[in-house]
Amino acid sequence: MRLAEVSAALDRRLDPDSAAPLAVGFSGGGDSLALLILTLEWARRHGRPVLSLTVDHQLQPDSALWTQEAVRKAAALGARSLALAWTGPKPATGLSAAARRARHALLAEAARAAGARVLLLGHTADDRLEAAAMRAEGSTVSDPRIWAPSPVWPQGRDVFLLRPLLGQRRAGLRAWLTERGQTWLDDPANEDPGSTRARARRALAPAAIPATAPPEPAKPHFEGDPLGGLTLPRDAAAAHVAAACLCAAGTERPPRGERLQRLVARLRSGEAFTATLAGARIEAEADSVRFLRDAGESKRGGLGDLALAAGQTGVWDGRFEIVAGTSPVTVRALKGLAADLPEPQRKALRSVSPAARPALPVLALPSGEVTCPVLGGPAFAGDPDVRIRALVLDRFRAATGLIDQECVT
Ligand SMILES: Nc1ncnc2c1ncn2[C@@H]1O[C@H](COP(=O)(O)OP(=O)(O)OP(=O)(O)O)[C@@H](O)[C@H]1O
Repeated sequence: MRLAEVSAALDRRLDPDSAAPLAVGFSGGGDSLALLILTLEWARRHGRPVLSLTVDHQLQPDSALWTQEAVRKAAALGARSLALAWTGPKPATGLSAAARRARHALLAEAARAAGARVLLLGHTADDRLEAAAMRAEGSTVSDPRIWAPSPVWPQGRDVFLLRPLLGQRRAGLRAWLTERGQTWLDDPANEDPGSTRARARRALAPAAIPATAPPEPAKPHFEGDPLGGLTLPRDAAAAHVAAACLCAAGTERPPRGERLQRLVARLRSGEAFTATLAGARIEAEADSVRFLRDAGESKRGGLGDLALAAGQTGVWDGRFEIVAGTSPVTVRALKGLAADLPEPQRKALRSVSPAARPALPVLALPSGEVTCPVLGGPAFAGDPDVRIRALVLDRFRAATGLIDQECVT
């Protein structure tokens, strides 16, 4: 195993001076055991706590036992150790994708709740090779990246995934563990001869050299506004156009494939137009293109109300995080409520483009008082402790690689 490479990845991405815990996704398997041990060693050198998280997908009769064993092992190694369970209904089709999403959501939620900004995962060079082999068979699995924002939203807000073992071969990690007298569990799903993953795994030549890491994407040019809009140049890279649609719409799935290519081609053509895609409204002007929430989504069930109890935190429409104050608060779309706003906000609203207005967030107290704090002006007279944070801009920065380490200095 090339230990120096792993340490270099941890040094490059993690903040040695932070006091926040480092979260590790620990399945109990060999890859994530090696990851947990290496993370604990790095964290000890820098006086940082480690939180080990194990998800019980509740798909196998013995899963509770494996989870207990993993939790015990992580605690014995010196980590704070938690078990998380996927208790929701299990779909009849697409089970592995649903399990993956549930796992990412549980891990990100627990990491964030503990104050961790980074969640380490034990993907190896073999995972990259397997993903490449599966893509060659027609699968759409993506290439795991060394550093990426959590793929789940809004649970994954402010959480980044770090995969420092991507350059290591699985066999080397296991030999290293064996030398240290370590034992581990292996997920039987990986051995299921029928699964595409297992076929890809078996087909890997033992001596295959891991492909080099994908190049970092070029940095985007952009402007954001406090209302949740993003403006890019018309010749922005397709990946940045997709990220702008995703973040402005507050959804979890960016536009891809042909629909994205069509939008990019229209932008390159220089034509002035307005379009909607994947929950975003796109306004293309002479030199720039603006991305905002498509207010028409309310007709399709989007932009629904969010009711929060006193002190509760929630995310409305994937774009705004709200922390209720001393009383309950309901968050809803501005559509139809403009006349109820305080006078300074009604005035500020006049300079907002009419298409952007209906999808702005309005906070309502049980007393009937309403406010749209992103327009500035007064906080609630009845509850000054309520807080709102626009997520769009930070999410776009994270999605386009502008935040590439734990703390940006
Ligand atoms: N049950 C689990 N609990 C906690 N962490 C897990 C669990 N399963 C996987 N992980 C984490 O994810 C890493 C990758 O695991 P695995 O290869 O099984 O997932 P995957 O389905 O390929 O992941 P992804 O689809 O996210 O790329 C593990 O090394 C570990 O860090």
